[in-house]
Amino acid sequence: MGKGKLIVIDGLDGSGKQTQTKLLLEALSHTGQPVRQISFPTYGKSSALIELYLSGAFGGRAGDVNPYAASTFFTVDRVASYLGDWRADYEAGTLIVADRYTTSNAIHQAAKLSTEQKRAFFAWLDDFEYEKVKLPRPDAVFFLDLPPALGQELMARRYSGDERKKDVHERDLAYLEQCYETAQLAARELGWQRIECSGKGEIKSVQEIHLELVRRVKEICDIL
Ligand SMILES: Cc1cn([C@H]2C[C@H](O)[C@@H](COP(=O)(O)OP(=O)(O)O)O2)c(=O)[nH]c1=O
Repeated sequence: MGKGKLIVIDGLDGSGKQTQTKLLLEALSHTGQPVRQISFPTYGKSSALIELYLSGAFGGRAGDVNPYAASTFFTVDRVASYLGDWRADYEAGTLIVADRYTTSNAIHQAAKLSTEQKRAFFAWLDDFEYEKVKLPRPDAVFFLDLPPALGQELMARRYSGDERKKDVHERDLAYLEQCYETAQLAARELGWQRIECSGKGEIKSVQEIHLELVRRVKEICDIL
């Protein structure tokens, strides 16, 4: 049985991942190739610890929870989803598009560490999630590059200005700046493809970003 492909779309909160993943799925679904979307966290039974962490039950700031510990909450959720949901499709050859994946730990958890510690964390994360836990390794990772100040604009629209709806990551702009810097390092060192989502201080249009994403996906899969 041939294995499918796994494409990951990641980025900061408010970078438009959900919209872009949906549009990419639509474009891919016209090709006749079996495709499906997955999203993390799953917010199902396996995400109980994630929900406690994000709601502030373990501390009101992201940094209150050790990055290695917090990462494992998300890894467990991914394993449950892989084994219980999409492994069969992946192994049967389906093209899977993931809205966030292990890459989100590289952005949001490594952000809590110094630069040298980030590099050690990336190596640990790669070994833990792909080699030890044996989650599938992505064929490509696309990082939607939108500075947090601009991402905040999109988030404000999503939450209609209600700060209480934000989780412990989203409500801390200084932490999101750290995430952004960490994502730049990860993109460079882990071979992610950066998709510029803004230019001259303005967010690019949804369609412009979509077309760029499709162009890059075409380069790695010959189905579009
Ligand atoms: C999937 C994943 C997410 N995260 C973080 C990124 C986000 O700040 C947060 C919640 O994910 P998010 O996709 O923003 O969920 P929501 O649907 O509630 O907007 O979890 C990690 O730290 N590690 C992970 O592996």
